Amino acid sequence: MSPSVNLNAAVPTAPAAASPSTPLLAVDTLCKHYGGLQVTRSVSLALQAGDRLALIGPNGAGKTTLVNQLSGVVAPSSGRIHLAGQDVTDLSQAQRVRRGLARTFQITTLAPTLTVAQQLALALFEREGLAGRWWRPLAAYPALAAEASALLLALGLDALANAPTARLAYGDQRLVELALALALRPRVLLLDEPMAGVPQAEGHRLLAALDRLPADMAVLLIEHDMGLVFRLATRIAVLAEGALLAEGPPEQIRQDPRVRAAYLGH
Ligand SMILES: Nc1ncnc2c1ncn2[C@@H]1O[C@H](COP(=O)(O)OP(=O)(O)OP(=O)(O)O)[C@@H](O)[C@H]1O
Repeated sequence: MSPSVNLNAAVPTAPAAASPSTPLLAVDTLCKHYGGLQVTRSVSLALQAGDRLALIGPNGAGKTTLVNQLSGVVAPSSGRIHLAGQDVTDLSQAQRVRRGLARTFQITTLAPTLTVAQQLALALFEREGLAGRWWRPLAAYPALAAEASALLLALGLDALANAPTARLAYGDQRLVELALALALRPRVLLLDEPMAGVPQAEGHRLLAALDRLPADMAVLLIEHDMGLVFRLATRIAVLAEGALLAEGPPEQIRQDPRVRAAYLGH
């Protein structure tokens, strides 16, 4: 990543909430069950601007299901979700994106034949409500073209702009996914295991980008890699069997005997 370009400048986030004390994301007693299986049990969380909250927990604890409810993939059974003070519980994924919530997925969701620049152009068109003009070159929109260039440069993807995504190393594909989410200018970014499956040798640009996400963005990160969790997180929330077992600063969570017993080990 070029030291002269930073993500704070390349990704201006959407305007902040009306009141600075209103959380950017507030989750209130969220519950989800599938028949008799309780997957989310009365989870409440709040994220402020600048928060880096890692959601950890054993396999099957309900992390992905929780994030799926936040992004609108899965409807909660009960409870409410607020984005910057607005109730979004009944809104679609696209409507939540327009209100400032973006996510990356655990599984690569890129179109393999499109180039990095084309994928980014589609995301920018979508954000600007220009999706019907996808056939026009991005160059027809100079401000968007400049934004795309700045984002690619800031992420260290500029040299790969014209490469089809299928030809990229896996770590770079995950970085493109992050670029697409950032192109939506989220206030709240949900990251589902961003480094999963990325070989160490391919991960440095992605890791640098995660370290340098815009300072005023609220980030919720699902991650199994405790090295990454303790590197990035300002707070950690631990899920066990669908319920919030503990939440707090990393050192407090590291010392929590219940967390050690449930997940971290010794
Ligand atoms: N659509 C569904 N129907 C029924 N059960 C489901 C459904 N989706 C998830 N579950 C169940 O909910 C539980 C939580 O799954 P989830 O994938 O959210 O856990 P997780 O913490 O993300 O796990 P991992 O760390 O392995 O990704 C599991 O028991 C899973 O089988």
